[in-house]
Amino acid sequence: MRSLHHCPAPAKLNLFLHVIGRRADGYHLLQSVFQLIDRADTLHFDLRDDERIVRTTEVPGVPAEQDLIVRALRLLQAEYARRHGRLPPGIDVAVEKILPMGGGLGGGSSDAATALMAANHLWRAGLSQQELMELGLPLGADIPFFLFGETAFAEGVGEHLQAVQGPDCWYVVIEPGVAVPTPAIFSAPDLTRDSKAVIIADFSSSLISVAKEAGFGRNDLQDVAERLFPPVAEAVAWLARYGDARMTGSGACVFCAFTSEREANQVVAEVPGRWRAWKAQSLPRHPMKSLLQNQAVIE
Ligand SMILES: C[C@@](CO)(OP(=O)(O)O)[C@H](O)COP(=O)(O)OP(=O)(O)OC[C@H]1O[C@@H](n2ccc(N)nc2=O)[C@H](O)[C@@H]1O
Ligand SMILES: Nc1ncnc2c1ncn2[C@@H]1O[C@H](COP(=O)(O)OP(=O)(O)O)[C@@H](O)[C@H]1O
Repeated sequence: MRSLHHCPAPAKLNLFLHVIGRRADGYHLLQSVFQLIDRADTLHFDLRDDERIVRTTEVPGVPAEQDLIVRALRLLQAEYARRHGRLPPGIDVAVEKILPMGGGLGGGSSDAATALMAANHLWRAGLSQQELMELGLPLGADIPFFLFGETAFAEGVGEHLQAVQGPDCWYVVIEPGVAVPTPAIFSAPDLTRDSKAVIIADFSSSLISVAKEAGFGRNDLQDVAERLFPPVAEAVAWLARYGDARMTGSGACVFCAFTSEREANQVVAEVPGRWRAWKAQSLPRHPMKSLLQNQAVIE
């Protein structure tokens, strides 16, 4: 088996995101529910005859050497070499990107997680899910979640994950047209850093009945993002006419949940032309898991 084509790297939404403290190294301690949705980048992998990791497509603004996909594959290649005493073959990777960067949708982290799952399979490297999560964490706090691959209550900086039942619904997502750099949000002096820690029982019932009702909690990063990036505030204000509109992650994207696809379609049709907007359905499980199990992506 030399190729895995059409591998999805789905986006995530943070249904809520609370900042409850800070680690000694300055990283912020979070509590969040991560939800996968069915809007995705698409990756293609082909084994090479040499040992190089080569990105074969351009990603505007992201040189190949900095791409989380390339960095993740090199980490796994080195780990393989440590375990087996030789390097596995190199990989050509092609990326079709549709997820906006600096969107809070975790696109780069999801690309990296899909690459780790695909390469672990192609190389028969044999790392467990937990081992892949530990390998990916230093590259990005969202990577462990994508490898975990189920709706999750996340704690720490995102590395402590517990599966929860997410809502079965449709989301309308607005891209406000700005890229929000995560460091700018976390370094803001006025960021809320002392939200009270919650326990799962506090929010599980409101998640199950979410739909158009107000969801649980809030996004503590939103006030700062709205202040620094006014288009975020405008998109939240517009979408809030239809329900509980929130920002995901450190922004910039804004979302609102709906019970039916029809409602979501209606709202997307009304979004002002200055913003890109789309609907997406909640995904209970990462699509790579069943694809790899059924070997449906193998060509
Ligand atoms: C906020 C979240 C929520 O899902 O997502 P995104 O908006 O990126 O999707 C993540 O925790 C984003 O984590 P991660 O993707 O690792 O953040 P990076 O861009 O590497 O972090 C940039 C900088 O933000 C600060 N940072 C980041 C995460 C965190 N929990 N505390 C922090 O203080 C650190 O100073 C770090 O150097
Ligand atoms: N494959 C990749 N796709 C997107 N961004 C990447 C990738 N590799 C590295 N990056 C870097 O990560 C940054 C954050 O991108 P992304 O994960 O898409 O947004 P967010 O963390 O806001 O959800 C980008 O601005 C880019 O510099």
